[in-house]
Amino acid sequence: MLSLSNRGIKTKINFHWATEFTFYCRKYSISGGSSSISDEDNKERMEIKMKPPQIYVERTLAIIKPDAMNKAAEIEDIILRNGFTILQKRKVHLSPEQASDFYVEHYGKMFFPSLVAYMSSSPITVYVLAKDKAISAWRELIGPTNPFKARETHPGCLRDTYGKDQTRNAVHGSDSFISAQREIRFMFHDNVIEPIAAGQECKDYLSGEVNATLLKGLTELCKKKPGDPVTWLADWLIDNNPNKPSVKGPVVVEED
Ligand SMILES: Nc1ncnc2c1ncn2[C@@H]1O[C@H](COP(=O)(O)OP(=O)(O)OP(=O)(O)O)[C@@H](O)[C@H]1O
Repeated sequence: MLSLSNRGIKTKINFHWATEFTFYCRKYSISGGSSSISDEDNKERMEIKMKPPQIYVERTLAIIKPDAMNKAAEIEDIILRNGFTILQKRKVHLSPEQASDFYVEHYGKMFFPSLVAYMSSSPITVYVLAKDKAISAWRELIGPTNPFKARETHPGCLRDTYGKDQTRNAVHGSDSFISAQREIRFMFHDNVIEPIAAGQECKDYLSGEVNATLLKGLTELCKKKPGDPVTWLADWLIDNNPNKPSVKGPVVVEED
């Protein structure tokens, strides 16, 4: 009798830019018996399941509220230093109706009228920010709703630094993926989220045309660790572009 026991070993290799691929390898120990291992066993033994690589980009809506507009440049600097990309930016002055619609989930609460009055009192700046796990990362950076509480529990967060009170708390951040979608559409009517964030067509295009080359480039980048990784990778991609013409050398222009 031949008995196989298996132990699942999961090795995760994380690449920069939130690109990851996961190998599941199975390790077998063979005990007793002398019969030969069947093809089926062999196949199972050699099995390597590989998840296709994925690139995650999450977006969130950020607002610099009226009380912090005089610190907008400073806050924008903090946004960038924390690794967010600013995809879109607008300065808007909400009407009371627009402010009510934006905060409709709080309709009926005691603070609703003062919130609406405050948010429509003067211009605000709205941003679409992108980053891996952008929604939670931005919420973490802004801190709790109440700046006084923020001061105690999250010292140094944006609401601690720039907030004045529970209503005038300097900044806003979407609290979930659904809210982010709604709020981005609310502030940027031309924003198309689906094909970029989650469209199957986009995933197929990336896995068919881009990922294999990009992953090879990232692997080389990790080996070489150049001082300017972005320029190095750009040059590598140009040199290793599978679509580049095979005819090299200067272009000959035929004269009439
Ligand atoms: N108890 C309160 N008193 C006064 N204003 C409040 C109170 N609670 C919330 N607010 C105001 O309403 C906004 C929305 O409240 P919410 O509970 O959604 O907090 P939040 O998600 O931390 O803030 P935001 O939605 O602005 O990011 C707060 O940012 C604040 O300006």
